[in-house]
Amino acid sequence: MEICQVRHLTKIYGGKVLNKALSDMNFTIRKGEFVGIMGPSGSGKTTLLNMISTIDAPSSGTVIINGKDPYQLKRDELARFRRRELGFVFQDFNLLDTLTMEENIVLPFVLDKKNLTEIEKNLRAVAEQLDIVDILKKRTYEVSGGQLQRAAIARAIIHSPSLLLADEPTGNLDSQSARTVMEMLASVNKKDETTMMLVTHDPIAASYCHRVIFIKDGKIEKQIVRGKDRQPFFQEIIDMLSLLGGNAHELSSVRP
Ligand SMILES: Nc1ncnc2c1ncn2[C@@H]1O[C@H](COP(=O)(O)OP(=O)(O)OP(=O)(O)O)[C@@H](O)[C@H]1O
Repeated sequence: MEICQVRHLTKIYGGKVLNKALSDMNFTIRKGEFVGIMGPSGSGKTTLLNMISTIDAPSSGTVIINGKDPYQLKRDELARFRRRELGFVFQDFNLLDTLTMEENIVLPFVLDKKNLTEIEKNLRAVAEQLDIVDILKKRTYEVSGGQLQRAAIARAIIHSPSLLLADEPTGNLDSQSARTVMEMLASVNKKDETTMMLVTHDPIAASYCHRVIFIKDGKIEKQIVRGKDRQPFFQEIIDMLSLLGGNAHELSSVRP
């Protein structure tokens, strides 16, 4: 089953000079897949993420998520679609400082007017899954970056979205916390069959994906698929980044 279909996706930004940030892009993400998007700075990763996360409309082409074209929906339908079908994980966590971890996590559910028993049941399940039961009553300034990101993942999956979108989720973390966060994402993907798309510059994070799509100048340059082991996949990613004009030499001391 296809969860995300990108068809002939093109984005041209206006201004004095027209800028074609995405050019006739096509790919599909199937249910339960964990797909990484990589590419040099300015290649169109954020633009692509914005189209799929329904933040910015394409100039032409379509994005179909779970069988629906979000850009055909009315405003209130789109807000509901975003809340129900999508989950978001960001580099800077996007948790509210005035709320506790558990209040942050259940917020999308409360907005969707779910009943209290269902909220509590789901909260318990995701908190155990992400190993954050002990910090649920704490606020953002009382916990570590890794714990904040695990709470953000809990918030992103509590409503079982069709597609989880992660934008540089390890960007603000030390290497050990980054690894833990990626292991948690991979385990959520495996256990719940949550379909995931990860945009990242981090080759270690990308090595947890099943498949990585490399983009350059708004077009797909290549896709690589992981075999059984992560180590050779990590090496393939590094090689591909260096071919694309990435910064492999800076990463030569990095080990997955
Ligand atoms: N709002 C905008 N208006 C005009 N041009 C834009 C806008 N947003 C992005 N661009 C241009 O579109 C192209 C793709 O940008 P985008 O931000 O999608 O790249 P990226 O791969 O996410 O880069 P980075 O890795 O540095 O975040 C770039 O040439 C950029 O300058």
